[in-house]
Amino acid sequence: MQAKQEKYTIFQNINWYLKKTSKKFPKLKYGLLVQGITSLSILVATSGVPTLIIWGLQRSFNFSRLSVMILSVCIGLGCLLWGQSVYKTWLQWENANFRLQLTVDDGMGFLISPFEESIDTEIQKIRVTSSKHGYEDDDSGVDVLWPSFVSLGATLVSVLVIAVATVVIEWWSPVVILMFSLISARFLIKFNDSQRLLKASVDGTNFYQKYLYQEAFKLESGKDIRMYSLRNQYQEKIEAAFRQMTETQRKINLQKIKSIGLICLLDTIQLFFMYVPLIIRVSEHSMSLPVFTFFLTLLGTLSTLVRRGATEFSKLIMANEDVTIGREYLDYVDKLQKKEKVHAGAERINHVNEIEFRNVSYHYPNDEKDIIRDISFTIKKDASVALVGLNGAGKTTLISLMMGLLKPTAGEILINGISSKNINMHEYSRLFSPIFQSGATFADTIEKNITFHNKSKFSTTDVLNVSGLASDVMHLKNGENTALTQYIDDKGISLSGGQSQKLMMARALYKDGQVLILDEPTSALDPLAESNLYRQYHELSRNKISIFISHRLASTQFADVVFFIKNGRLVDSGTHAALLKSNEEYANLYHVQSKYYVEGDELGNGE
Ligand SMILES: Nc1ncnc2c1ncn2[C@@H]1O[C@H](COP(=O)(O)OP(=O)(O)OP(=O)(O)O)[C@@H](O)[C@H]1O
Repeated sequence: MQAKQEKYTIFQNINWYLKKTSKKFPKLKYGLLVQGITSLSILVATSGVPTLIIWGLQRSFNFSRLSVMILSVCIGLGCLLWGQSVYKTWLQWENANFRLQLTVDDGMGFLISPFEESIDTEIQKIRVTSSKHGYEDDDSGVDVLWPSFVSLGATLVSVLVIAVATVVIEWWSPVVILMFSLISARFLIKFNDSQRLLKASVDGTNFYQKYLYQEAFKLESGKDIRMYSLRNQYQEKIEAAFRQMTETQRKINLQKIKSIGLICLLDTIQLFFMYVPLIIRVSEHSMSLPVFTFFLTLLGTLSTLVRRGATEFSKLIMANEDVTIGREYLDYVDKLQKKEKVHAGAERINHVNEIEFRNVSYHYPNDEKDIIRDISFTIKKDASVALVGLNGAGKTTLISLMMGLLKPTAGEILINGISSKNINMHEYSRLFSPIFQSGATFADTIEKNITFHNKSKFSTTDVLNVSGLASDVMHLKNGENTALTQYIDDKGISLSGGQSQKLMMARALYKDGQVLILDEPTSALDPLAESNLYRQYHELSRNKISIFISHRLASTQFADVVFFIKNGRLVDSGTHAALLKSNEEYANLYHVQSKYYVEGDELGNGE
């Protein structure tokens, strides 16, 4: 992702907006034209009516004819105003739909971005900040950009027309209005800058607040929060964030009040300088009453329009800043989508004959320390590998690299001799059937949690049988169609830890990937289920490469080869029996663990 945020001009952002809306919301582009025409028509009608009345009265016009004329103009004006309001409402509605579309794109960005980015806090912060400024709220960013551009454009056209018309009659007053408006606009821009800084100062708090609500309040955290008395701490954190937000809002409001006061003062001075010369001219009879009325109406309108223009301009500048921040993540999503299309044509692999790690190193984003260090190995077809090492040695990281969830920061991973960089990522992930340490259950039926609507050579009954979940599912009233979790379906069920692990296994078996990856698959299984898994292991991994992580070293005897990982390095490899003989550290680990079973047995025998 780009390190430094791009600065976009208003026209660049408007261009981006029109391009983005051109497919799904094409009519939005007519906004400027429609509003320009209606504003001008309304302007002509509103300034025409009072003049028409004075003019008619002075000429002793036939009363009924004059009434009909004025009534017609008023009805026309009413229709125009109604049409303009309807159009404005429609514009806002379409624009809001577009804004919501961007939030969908944002979500899509999360789904298509590499896994690494979902654990990269820097990118997640950018995502939250982008959405907050650019497209999440209904009074900033994209919600304001186009409507205020349209409104400003229409206002400027009207201002120009009135300015020309009034300057012809008398130059002083319109020049006074324009001059004061420029001062107001300059002031508003400065005010916007400080508002923007104030808003940006709570970006970090906003991110933290999001974390508190989304992550810390997950169902899984509920038990710890209660059992470890975290309530007060959380309450303090939430209140501190809330205090900072309200304090900033207070400062923003205070600034607004001050700025409104200053603008009112400028308006008062402007009115004085604008009207006094006119009144003097009328009293000296150098200006006729209809011209005075016409001129006064126009000046009033000009003053209102210029003030509106200045407000729209300041809104536009703010919206432009916000959209620029919003685009930081949205542009990135666009790049991801383009990359996906390009990658669709990359190399495809149907059978995995060999997986090679060539001098692979890896460090996590935002952490320079290498977790995997210069690892090289080759795994051939049908091989079964056990990964062994202490907590934090790097086993899960290693298999995440193998599955393409993480990308090596140095070195290369090759499948059948082809660099993983050149393989279509979608196809690549189809090669692997992982059973994660804590896999996700989705709010859907048991069947969908296994199949995900995909086809397989196995049936769900097959895989439920092999994974050992079949008898539990059989006892449910709706069997495989029972919903998991109560998020969506009140009648949904929750699985125990071991049942979840069996479900993950059923899911992996159904997918029938070429490489079976088991990350501590027996940690939550009861002894019977664990023994069942070991019994079936050869059957499960037949014709596949299988990688097995387990802290129960006795299980490594099922593997053709054991990789012993220490501090991110592959320090030794061989069969379980060979390592027991040749590697003292490995042998120690095995004996420390097996000792308890032996001692326990002896204790049991002695009793
Ligand atoms: N998202 C992350 N960001 C930064 N560091 C991480 C991240 N995930 C893991 N690590 C670090 O990487 C190291 C290796 O973690 P990994 O999960 O690969 O170890 P492991 O061998 O599977 O451990 P265990 O046996 O406990 O499951 C740990 O020191 C951990 O702190």
